[in-house]
Amino acid sequence: MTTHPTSAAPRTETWQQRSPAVRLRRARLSYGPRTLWDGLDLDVDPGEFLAILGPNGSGKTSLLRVLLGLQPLSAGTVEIAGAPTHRGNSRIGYIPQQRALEATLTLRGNDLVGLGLDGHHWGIGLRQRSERRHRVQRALRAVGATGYAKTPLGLLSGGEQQRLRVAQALVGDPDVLLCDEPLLSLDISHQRRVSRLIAQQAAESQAAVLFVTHEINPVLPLVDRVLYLVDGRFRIGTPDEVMNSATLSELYGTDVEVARVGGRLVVAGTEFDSGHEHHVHEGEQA
Ligand SMILES: Nc1ncnc2c1ncn2[C@@H]1O[C@H](COP(=O)(O)OP(=O)(O)OP(=O)(O)O)[C@@H](O)[C@H]1O
Repeated sequence: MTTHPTSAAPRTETWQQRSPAVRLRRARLSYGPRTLWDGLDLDVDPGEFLAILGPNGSGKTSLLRVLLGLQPLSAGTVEIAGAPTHRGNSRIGYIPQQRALEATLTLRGNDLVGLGLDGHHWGIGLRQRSERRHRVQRALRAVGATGYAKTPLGLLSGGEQQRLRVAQALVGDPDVLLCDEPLLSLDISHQRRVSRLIAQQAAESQAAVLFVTHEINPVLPLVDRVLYLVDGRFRIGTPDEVMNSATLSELYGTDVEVARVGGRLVVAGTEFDSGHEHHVHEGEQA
């Protein structure tokens, strides 16, 4: 291991100077004969917001599972903050795809959020316990969940549960934030609140955000680059470079029209089902 002359500098400064937050090289993922993606070279910098788009089954969630160390690559390498990734990586905050929690679940919100700190090294002294409590409270406040933090999770609505998952992902101050359609089931005001929180985490803590979504418009102003996966092919670039008729037509292998309407993207192509369109939702504000 290299020794650094500025050993007093925070740990994060050291790796951020050296490495991207996420690095994939010649990455391939196949399940049996089916290859989801191949030759994927991707660096995501600290503080960068990357949207991951693509139709159902194109391998977006699988990519997050690779980064989480839950799914080995078929070829190539993956690093998080300059080191090979592994299960239970405390540098990663993860907001999973929305699933309703068991109606009988008696765990409470503040316990769920506290679990987000369990991969971290906490002492058992009073001061550490109080710091831990303070962090959990702060995360609950940030998502507006203080009022129901002591209610059993099984009694909460899908949107309330989702806000707690966001707090759980943020509480450990992660270097990489993996978000799998985190806005589903949230109303417009909480979509905005959660998007803002995620962007804030990227800006203040220099966390890299990888944000899987079918709906780019709610996050379009926050997005630095897009990774668009379709049927084994992909494109990486700024929203303007990727989200245009020529690029998406080539990627889908069929005519796709992309238009900007009032600052939002509308994507229309004959092969799309509704899940693949970046719809303009009524009542959504810019
Ligand atoms: N462990 C596995 N073994 C075999 N096939 C798998 C496995 N995990 C996922 N798949 C398949 O790989 C494909 C990609 O799945 P993935 O969940 O990554 O897609 P996605 O792009 O996130 O889709 P969606 O938009 O529907 O969430 C799917 O066809 C899925 O059935």
